[in-house]
Amino acid sequence: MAEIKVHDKYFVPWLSEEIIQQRVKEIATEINTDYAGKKPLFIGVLNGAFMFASDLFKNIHIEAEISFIKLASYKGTKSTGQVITAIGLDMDLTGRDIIIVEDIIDTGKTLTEFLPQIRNQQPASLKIAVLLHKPEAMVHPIHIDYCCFSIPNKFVVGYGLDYNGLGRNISSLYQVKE
Ligand SMILES: O=P(O)(O)OC[C@H]1O[C@H](OP(=O)(O)OP(=O)(O)O)[C@H](O)[C@@H]1O
Ligand code: HPA
Repeated sequence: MAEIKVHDKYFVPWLSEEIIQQRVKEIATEINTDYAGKKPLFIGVLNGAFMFASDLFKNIHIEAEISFIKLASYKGTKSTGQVITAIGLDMDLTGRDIIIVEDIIDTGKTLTEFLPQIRNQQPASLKIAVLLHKPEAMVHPIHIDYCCFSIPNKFVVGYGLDYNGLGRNISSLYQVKE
């Protein structure tokens, strides 16, 4: 696979569609086992998580529900440090088993700001499933329960993740070329 250009930056192939799909299935299998007999509520964080949430949820074979919220803080390749809730939660989480579904935990800022809103509603349990995690970039430490890939601290696009709005529709992942 060749490099691609998104806006002004070049990106090189990083994780293939096959590798991603295989790993998403493994994580779904773990969740199916851990939540057997329960009815978890998955909460996907838009926009970036739409593709991961969809593929993960297709591989969940126990009873489960899904809903979405929309949070945003990135402009270009940098966090603005301000997390905006563009679409909020419209469900009662009291006593529910919640699984937050994120495409990426980078600095940890987004979830650090959002998780108290969930905890306030007193769910029975709260876990986090994430496609990508950048351990070196983590400023606000967050415990991740289900992580598909730990990756280097480089900007990535594809599989739902964007650079200034573009690149989300690529079914594999690309890493910025330096
Ligand atoms: O751990 P952090 O440094 O906070 O970064 C992670 C967040 O950044 C991305 O969202 P973004 O603000 O780009 O919005 P988007 O999902 O609409 O692309 C991603 O979807 C996470 O929500
Ligand atoms: O590496 C990234 N790529 C796209 N969006 C992001 N949001 C946080 N980190 C990233």
